[in-house]
Amino acid sequence: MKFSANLGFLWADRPLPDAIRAAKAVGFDAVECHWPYDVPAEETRSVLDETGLAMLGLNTRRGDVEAGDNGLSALCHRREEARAAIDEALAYARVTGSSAVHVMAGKSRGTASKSTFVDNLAYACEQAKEITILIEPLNPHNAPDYYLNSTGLAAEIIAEVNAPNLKMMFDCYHVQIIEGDVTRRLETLLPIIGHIQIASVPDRGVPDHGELDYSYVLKRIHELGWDRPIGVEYLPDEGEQPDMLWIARHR
Ligand SMILES: O=C(O)C(=O)[C@@H](O)CO
Ligand SMILES: [Mg+2]
Repeated sequence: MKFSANLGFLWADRPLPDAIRAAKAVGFDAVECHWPYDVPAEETRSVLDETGLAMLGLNTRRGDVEAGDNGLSALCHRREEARAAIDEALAYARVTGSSAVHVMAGKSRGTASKSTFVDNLAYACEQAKEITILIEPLNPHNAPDYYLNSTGLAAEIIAEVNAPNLKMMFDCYHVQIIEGDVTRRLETLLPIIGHIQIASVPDRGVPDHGELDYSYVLKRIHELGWDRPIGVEYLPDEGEQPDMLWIARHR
């Protein structure tokens, strides 16, 4: 199996270019990030070229995080901001050669709607047919009130938008907390999954302990024919290096 370092969590204390180099130094096959916008896209691109690593994904901005925003694209009265965030993310992805953009929905709080999310996703898909647009169900402990809160809703939205480049980010950590039945859901949703991420449950640590047995889950993913890198998106203890022995055992 191949693995992608999620630099939103791994080496998150370093500037993005250094984090990319660190991921290369320990042997990751690719990288992905959350919000890279502090670093000019050209600079990120040149470190990706230097290391030979591909950037698999980045997120749209969340809006006013201090005011509680966690994404914009499902929010009825934030259409312009949502589209500006999508445009910005797509532009960054184009310069860096990133294959996917995760469009963040935002919180419900009575102001989110499926039709708004569908419209904004259709817009994103149309703007960049060469880029995969991802939507990710998030669990209510880490993302309270997040609009996209189940794989069922994500599947409905993907069907409604009906664009070949709209897919689900299947984060095993979130799915286990939200609804469980992880391997069966992977099997049935596989045609609409664009990226898979992992972390232990419930502590979001190294994926070698907790409720989910990743030796089994990764074996099933492999048997299903998945050959793209799996996103390693866990929160390391301070100063902790990723457990590359664990990764080597699952290659
Ligand atoms: O929280 C996660 O899980 C993610 O993958 C992020 O992209 C959302 O912030
Ligand atoms: Mg995730």
